Amino acid sequence: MFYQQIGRRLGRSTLTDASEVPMRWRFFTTSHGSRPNIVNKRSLDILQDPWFNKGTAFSITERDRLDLRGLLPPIIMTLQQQIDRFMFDWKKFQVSARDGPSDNISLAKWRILNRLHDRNETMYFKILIDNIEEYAPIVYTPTVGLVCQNYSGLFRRPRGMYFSASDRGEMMSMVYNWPAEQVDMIVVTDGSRILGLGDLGVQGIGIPIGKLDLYVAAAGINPQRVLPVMIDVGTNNEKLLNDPLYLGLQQYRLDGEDYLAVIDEFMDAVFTRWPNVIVQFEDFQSKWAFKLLRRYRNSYRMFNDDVQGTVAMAGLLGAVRAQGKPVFDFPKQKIVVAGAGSAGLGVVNAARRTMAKMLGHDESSFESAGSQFWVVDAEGLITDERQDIDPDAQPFARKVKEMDRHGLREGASLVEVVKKVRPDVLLGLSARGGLFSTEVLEALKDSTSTRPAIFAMSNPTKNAECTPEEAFSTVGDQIIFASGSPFNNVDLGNGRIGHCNQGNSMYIFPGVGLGTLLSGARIISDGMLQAAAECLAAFMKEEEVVKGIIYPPISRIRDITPQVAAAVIREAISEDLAEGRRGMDVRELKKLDEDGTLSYVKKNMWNPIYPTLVYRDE
Ligand SMILES: NC(=O)C1=CN([C@@H]2O[C@H](COP(=O)(O)OP(=O)(O)OC[C@H]3O[C@@H](n4cnc5c(N)ncnc54)[C@H](O)[C@@H]3O)[C@@H](O)[C@H]2O)C=CC1
Ligand SMILES: CC(=O)C(=O)O
Ligand SMILES: [Mg+2]
Repeated sequence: MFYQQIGRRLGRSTLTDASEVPMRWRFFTTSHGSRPNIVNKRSLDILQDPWFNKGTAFSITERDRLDLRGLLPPIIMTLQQQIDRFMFDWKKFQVSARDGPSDNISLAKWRILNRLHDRNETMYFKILIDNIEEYAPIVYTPTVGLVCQNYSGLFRRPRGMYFSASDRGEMMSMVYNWPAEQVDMIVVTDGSRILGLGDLGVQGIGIPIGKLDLYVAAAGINPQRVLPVMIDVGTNNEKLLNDPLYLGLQQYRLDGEDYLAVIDEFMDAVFTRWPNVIVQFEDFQSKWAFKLLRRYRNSYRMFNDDVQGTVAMAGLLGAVRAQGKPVFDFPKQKIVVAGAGSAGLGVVNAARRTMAKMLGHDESSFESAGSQFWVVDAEGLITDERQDIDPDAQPFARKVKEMDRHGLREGASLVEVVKKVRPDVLLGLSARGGLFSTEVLEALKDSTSTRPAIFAMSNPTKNAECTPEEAFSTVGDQIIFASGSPFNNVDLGNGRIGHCNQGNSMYIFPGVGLGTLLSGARIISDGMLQAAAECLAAFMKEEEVVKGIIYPPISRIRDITPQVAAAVIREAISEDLAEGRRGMDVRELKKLDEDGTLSYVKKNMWNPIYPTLVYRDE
């Protein structure tokens, strides 16, 4: 009877036994209503076993029975939906591969690396470390952005944990589904602002995975002790809400107290299981980024490198030196910032603090430092006339009366601001590709600086405010240029090179994590982040800086990161935040001089070497 039904669906009336049933239907006939398989595995072991793995098709009861809750994206799919997802990705790849755009080459490279990551972590990280210049743009920006945009299609084997709005009340037990007894580093996102690509919902998991790859490659954090986390509170991205193949919760984002309750529960769960863990918040939309930082930073070991302005700070100091001035001239720099989201405001906050420190560290220094910044957002120059101003932008709103004297007003356009201010630095954290148009760059030619600096910091590549070619060809050969995603240097002719620096937080966060871990600091202070930024700035030699090289090449990331970590440790000690850790209590830590601190750091970095394995029958 059953085979006859299938026969009818296949348009044949004579199908009578199982041998005639095509494979895809046989699966259905044998599994439907039959006895369950006994498995002697649970948790990740089952996901890694191709015989038993069903991926996103595990039901909620199975996920609970087999300790799988949190190890998969929240959606439950049927086999057919899984096949549709696979086929969609397959066809898209086929079509694009024929057309040959470079995006697909980088995605294909990502797939190859990802499969290696799933098979053999030691080999994966050895390859990544030894070829970081070639592979960082694949596992990190820009390709990671493309990976997140296509994640529902690319997803194969899960990596990391997923906590969703439907897991409220369950997180404390779910966290024990993660197999590692010790976790040192968590990178968490809620997917609400992935690079400059906006709300990508659950697909944002690619970012914590990519950042943690750099923690291992640059800082030597043990890959068995890192945990990428996605907190899925829904998405406001209409395309994803209507996409039948999307892997996340198809509901609008939680907001207000409901949202905070989920994040609170997550923080409570992970710090209960791993009290010494460090949590890096990543790519949270500006609406929540500062609020969450303020909420947790005094009670948990956490930070948010996106909004604490460190990497740009290091570049700003480098730019002063490249202009041939002493670094203490930094408080005289006129800085126009395009973008008043958490990244832009994070930079102006950090830069203002640094200027104030150089000027004397008192309230009046802080006040006067504020007048070095002009912040422009989508509505133009921010002044005290702005209606409903974001409280975090308020301290940087220019006084309209003062602006009048410069011929500027509330909402003045970026080009007007650049024309009137004639800044030393034009910094873009707007997520708007091409924002530094020819007109804006032309205006920068009148900068009062002999070497104006252009920071096109938005990621990924297509979101950069301008390309280095545009900057050098319009403003002139003498400029300093940095971008968030990698670009090639520019050939200026006659053997001269226009250096394109990569100004990316990857030079900071791995060292902050490693330094915090090895110092056992209770919390992560502004001073520790400032120490990291100053260490990065000082890393560059005078002869490099005069050539316009203000950030190291990525090939040196594993040299610079231990130094950043050592600077973080020493600052944690000086602020009395260090509590030491197993094998190095705080008294011993305090006895180390600079070199001793650096060798302590290096000794504690994981290296990709195969360990000898021994089997023991318990
Ligand atoms: N290079 C690096 O290490 C880092 C780069 N970023 C990048 O910074 C960018 C911004 O991040 P968030 O602040 O979180 O984003 P956001 O979306 O919160 O802020 C964007 C800001 O740009 C402004 N904006 C939009 N259009 C504009 C226009 N036409 N003119 C002037 N301003 C305009 C918006 O009003 C808003 O203030 C992202 O692309 C991100 O990838 C973030 C952190 C580190
Ligand atoms: C680099 C980075 O963290 C960002 O673009 O958000
Ligand atoms: Mg980020």
